[in-house]
Amino acid sequence: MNIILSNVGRRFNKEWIFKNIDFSFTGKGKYAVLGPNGSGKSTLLSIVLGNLSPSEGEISYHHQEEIKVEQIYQNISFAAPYLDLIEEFTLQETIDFHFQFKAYEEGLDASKVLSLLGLEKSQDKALKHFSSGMKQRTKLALACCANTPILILDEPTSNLDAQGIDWYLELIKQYALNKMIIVGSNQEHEYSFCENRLSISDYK
Ligand SMILES: Nc1ncnc2c1ncn2[C@@H]1O[C@H](COP(=O)(O)OP(=O)(O)OP(=O)(O)O)[C@@H](O)[C@H]1O
Repeated sequence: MNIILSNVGRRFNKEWIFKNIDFSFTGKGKYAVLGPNGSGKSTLLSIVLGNLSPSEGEISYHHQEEIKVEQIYQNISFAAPYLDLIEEFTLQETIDFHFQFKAYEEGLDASKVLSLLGLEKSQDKALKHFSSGMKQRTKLALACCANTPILILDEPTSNLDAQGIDWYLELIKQYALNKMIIVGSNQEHEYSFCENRLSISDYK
Protein backbone atom coordinates (compact mmCIF):
# COMPACT_ATOMS: atom_id res chain seq x y z
CA MET A 1 0.00 0.00 0.00
CA ASN A 2 1.31 3.45 -0.93
CA ILE A 3 -0.24 6.82 -0.07
CA ILE A 4 1.14 9.69 -2.13
CA LEU A 5 0.64 13.34 -1.20
CA SER A 6 1.46 15.78 -4.01
CA ASN A 7 1.66 19.45 -3.14
CA VAL A 8 -1.07 19.00 -0.51
CA GLY A 9 -2.29 22.08 1.34
CA ARG A 10 -5.30 22.76 3.52
CA ARG A 11 -6.84 25.99 4.69
CA PHE A 12 -9.86 26.83 6.81
CA ASN A 13 -11.40 30.06 5.58
CA LYS A 14 -8.37 32.27 4.82
CA GLU A 15 -5.94 30.54 7.19
CA TRP A 16 -3.51 28.05 5.65
CA ILE A 17 -2.80 25.23 8.12
CA PHE A 18 -0.09 23.67 5.92
CA LYS A 19 1.05 23.92 2.31
CA ASN A 20 3.13 22.08 -0.29
CA ILE A 21 3.31 18.67 1.38
CA ASP A 22 5.05 16.24 -0.97
CA PHE A 23 5.33 13.00 0.94
CA SER A 24 4.79 9.27 0.45
CA PHE A 25 3.68 6.76 3.07
CA THR A 26 4.82 3.38 1.75
CA GLY A 27 4.47 -0.32 2.48
CA LYS A 28 4.66 -1.31 6.11
CA GLY A 29 6.46 1.86 7.16
CA LYS A 30 5.86 3.40 10.57
CA TYR A 31 5.33 7.17 10.45
CA ALA A 32 5.01 9.85 13.11
CA VAL A 33 3.19 13.05 12.14
CA LEU A 34 4.62 15.62 14.53
CA GLY A 35 3.90 19.21 15.52
CA PRO A 36 2.75 21.34 18.45
CA ASN A 37 -0.92 21.74 19.48
CA GLY A 38 -2.97 23.27 16.71
CA SER A 39 -0.31 22.76 14.04
CA GLY A 40 -2.51 20.55 11.83
CA LYS A 41 -1.71 16.92 12.69
CA SER A 42 -5.36 15.85 13.00
CA THR A 43 -6.22 17.83 9.86
CA LEU A 44 -3.56 15.96 7.89
CA LEU A 45 -4.71 12.60 9.30
CA SER A 46 -8.29 13.45 8.24
CA ILE A 47 -7.04 14.05 4.70
CA VAL A 48 -5.18 10.71 4.70
CA LEU A 49 -8.32 9.01 6.04
CA GLY A 50 -10.33 10.46 3.16
CA ASN A 51 -12.59 12.37 5.56
CA LEU A 52 -11.39 15.80 4.42
CA SER A 53 -10.29 17.05 1.00
CA PRO A 54 -7.09 19.00 0.46
CA SER A 55 -7.65 22.67 -0.49
CA GLU A 56 -4.88 22.25 -3.05
CA GLY A 57 -2.82 19.36 -4.36
CA GLU A 58 -3.74 15.70 -4.49
CA ILE A 59 -3.70 12.52 -2.45
CA SER A 60 -3.70 9.12 -4.11
CA TYR A 61 -3.72 5.53 -2.85
CA HIS A 62 -2.12 2.59 -4.60
CA HIS A 63 -2.21 -1.12 -3.90
CA GLN A 64 -1.27 -2.90 -7.13
CA GLU A 65 -3.74 -0.50 -8.76
CA GLU A 66 -5.09 2.87 -7.71
CA ILE A 67 -7.76 2.87 -4.97
CA LYS A 68 -10.36 5.64 -5.08
CA VAL A 69 -10.57 7.89 -2.04
CA GLU A 70 -14.22 6.84 -1.51
CA GLN A 71 -13.06 3.23 -1.07
CA ILE A 72 -9.98 3.74 1.07
CA TYR A 73 -11.87 3.49 4.40
CA GLN A 74 -12.07 -0.29 3.84
CA ASN A 75 -8.27 -0.43 4.14
CA ILE A 76 -7.86 1.78 7.19
CA SER A 77 -8.38 1.34 10.92
CA PHE A 78 -8.42 4.50 12.99
CA ALA A 79 -8.42 5.47 16.65
CA ALA A 80 -8.51 8.95 18.17
CA PRO A 81 -9.70 10.49 21.44
CA TYR A 82 -12.33 12.53 19.54
CA LEU A 83 -13.73 9.46 17.76
CA ASP A 84 -17.05 8.54 19.36
CA LEU A 85 -18.08 5.01 20.28
CA ILE A 86 -21.75 4.06 20.61
CA GLU A 87 -22.27 4.77 24.30
CA GLU A 88 -25.36 2.58 24.69
CA PHE A 89 -23.55 -0.57 23.52
CA THR A 90 -21.89 -2.90 26.01
CA LEU A 91 -18.25 -3.78 25.42
CA GLN A 92 -19.26 -7.17 24.03
CA GLU A 93 -21.75 -5.53 21.64
CA THR A 94 -19.14 -2.96 20.60
CA ILE A 95 -16.66 -5.67 19.65
CA ASP A 96 -19.29 -7.74 17.82
CA PHE A 97 -20.56 -4.66 15.95
CA HIS A 98 -17.12 -3.42 14.90
CA PHE A 99 -16.05 -6.78 13.51
CA GLN A 100 -19.13 -7.05 11.34
CA PHE A 101 -17.45 -4.39 9.20
CA LYS A 102 -13.77 -5.30 9.56
CA ALA A 103 -12.14 -8.74 9.68
CA TYR A 104 -10.13 -9.83 12.74
CA GLU A 105 -6.34 -9.95 12.54
CA GLU A 106 -5.20 -13.52 12.03
CA GLY A 107 -5.63 -15.64 15.17
CA LEU A 108 -8.04 -13.25 16.89
CA ASP A 109 -11.74 -13.47 17.72
CA ALA A 110 -14.15 -11.64 20.03
CA SER A 111 -13.12 -13.47 23.19
CA LYS A 112 -9.40 -12.93 22.50
CA VAL A 113 -9.97 -9.20 21.91
CA LEU A 114 -11.87 -9.05 25.20
CA SER A 115 -9.09 -10.84 27.02
CA LEU A 116 -6.28 -8.74 25.55
CA LEU A 117 -8.22 -5.64 26.63
CA GLY A 118 -8.12 -6.96 30.19
CA LEU A 119 -11.72 -5.81 30.66
CA GLU A 120 -13.51 -9.18 30.90
CA LYS A 121 -15.36 -8.07 34.03
CA SER A 122 -16.83 -5.14 32.08
CA GLN A 123 -17.98 -7.05 29.03
CA ASP A 124 -21.69 -6.42 29.83
CA LYS A 125 -21.20 -2.83 30.96
CA ALA A 126 -22.44 -0.02 28.67
CA LEU A 127 -19.61 2.14 27.31
CA LYS A 128 -21.27 5.25 28.78
CA HIS A 129 -20.16 3.89 32.16
CA PHE A 130 -16.55 3.33 31.05
CA SER A 131 -13.76 5.62 32.25
CA SER A 132 -11.95 7.68 29.60
CA GLY A 133 -8.95 5.32 29.83
CA MET A 134 -11.16 2.24 29.36
CA LYS A 135 -12.74 3.85 26.28
CA GLN A 136 -9.33 4.70 24.84
CA ARG A 137 -8.12 1.12 25.35
CA THR A 138 -11.26 -0.13 23.60
CA LYS A 139 -10.68 2.16 20.58
CA LEU A 140 -7.04 1.09 20.31
CA ALA A 141 -7.90 -2.61 20.53
CA LEU A 142 -10.63 -2.32 17.88
CA ALA A 143 -8.24 -0.51 15.53
CA CYS A 144 -5.16 -2.68 16.10
CA CYS A 145 -7.04 -6.00 15.98
CA ALA A 146 -8.70 -5.33 12.62
CA ASN A 147 -7.05 -6.83 9.58
CA THR A 148 -6.41 -3.68 7.52
CA PRO A 149 -3.13 -2.70 5.83
CA ILE A 150 -3.20 0.84 7.29
CA LEU A 151 -3.49 1.82 10.96
CA ILE A 152 -3.90 5.51 11.83
CA LEU A 153 -3.67 6.57 15.48
CA ASP A 154 -4.14 10.14 16.66
CA GLU A 155 -2.74 10.81 20.15
CA PRO A 156 -2.94 7.09 21.02
CA THR A 157 -1.99 7.34 24.68
CA SER A 158 -4.26 10.21 25.67
CA ASN A 159 -6.17 9.23 28.83
CA LEU A 160 -3.88 6.23 29.42
CA ASP A 161 -1.86 5.81 32.62
CA ALA A 162 1.69 4.38 32.71
CA GLN A 163 0.36 0.80 32.70
CA GLY A 164 -1.95 1.68 29.79
CA ILE A 165 0.96 3.11 27.80
CA ASP A 166 2.91 -0.15 28.23
CA TRP A 167 -0.22 -2.07 27.21
CA TYR A 168 -0.54 0.08 24.04
CA LEU A 169 3.12 -0.50 23.05
CA GLU A 170 2.67 -4.26 23.54
CA LEU A 171 -0.54 -4.19 21.46
CA ILE A 172 1.35 -2.55 18.60
CA LYS A 173 4.19 -5.07 18.87
CA GLN A 174 1.84 -8.06 18.83
CA TYR A 175 -0.78 -7.07 16.29
CA ALA A 176 0.30 -4.10 14.19
CA LEU A 177 3.91 -4.37 13.08
CA ASN A 178 2.88 -5.95 9.76
CA LYS A 179 0.88 -2.82 8.81
CA MET A 180 1.59 0.72 7.76
CA ILE A 181 1.17 2.81 10.92
CA ILE A 182 0.72 6.59 11.02
CA VAL A 183 0.73 8.18 14.49
CA GLY A 184 -0.24 11.82 15.07
CA SER A 185 1.55 12.87 18.22
CA ASN A 186 3.73 15.20 20.18
CA GLN A 187 4.72 12.66 22.84
CA GLU A 188 7.86 10.65 22.09
CA HIS A 189 6.81 7.55 24.05
CA GLU A 190 3.83 6.91 21.76
CA TYR A 191 5.72 7.05 18.45
CA SER A 192 9.18 5.80 19.48
CA PHE A 193 8.75 2.76 17.19
CA CYS A 194 8.28 5.01 14.11
CA GLU A 195 11.37 5.20 11.92
CA ASN A 196 9.93 7.98 9.71
CA ARG A 197 8.91 11.47 10.77
CA LEU A 198 6.80 14.15 9.08
CA SER A 199 6.97 17.48 10.85
CA ILE A 200 4.02 19.76 10.04
CA SER A 201 6.12 22.79 10.94
CA ASP A 202 8.16 22.17 7.77
CA TYR A 203 5.08 22.90 5.65
CA LYS A 204 3.87 26.28 6.97
N1 LIG B 1 -13.29 22.60 10.81
C1 LIG B 1 -12.44 23.58 11.12
N2 LIG B 1 -12.74 24.87 10.89
C2 LIG B 1 -11.87 25.86 11.16
N3 LIG B 1 -10.64 25.66 11.67
C3 LIG B 1 -10.29 24.38 11.93
C4 LIG B 1 -11.15 23.28 11.67
N4 LIG B 1 -10.51 22.13 12.01
C5 LIG B 1 -9.29 22.50 12.47
N5 LIG B 1 -9.15 23.86 12.42
C6 LIG B 1 -7.96 24.62 12.80
O1 LIG B 1 -6.84 24.02 12.15
C7 LIG B 1 -5.69 24.10 13.01
C8 LIG B 1 -5.08 22.73 13.14
O2 LIG B 1 -5.94 21.91 13.95
P1 LIG B 1 -5.61 20.38 14.24
O3 LIG B 1 -6.70 19.85 15.11
O4 LIG B 1 -5.37 19.70 12.95
O5 LIG B 1 -4.24 20.49 15.03
P2 LIG B 1 -3.42 19.38 15.85
O6 LIG B 1 -1.98 19.54 15.46
O7 LIG B 1 -4.03 18.04 15.64
O8 LIG B 1 -3.63 19.87 17.33
P3 LIG B 1 -3.61 19.07 18.76
O9 LIG B 1 -2.19 18.63 19.01
O10 LIG B 1 -4.02 20.15 19.73
O11 LIG B 1 -4.60 17.96 18.66
C9 LIG B 1 -6.14 24.76 14.30
O12 LIG B 1 -5.84 26.14 14.22
C10 LIG B 1 -7.64 24.55 14.28
O13 LIG B 1 -8.32 25.56 14.97
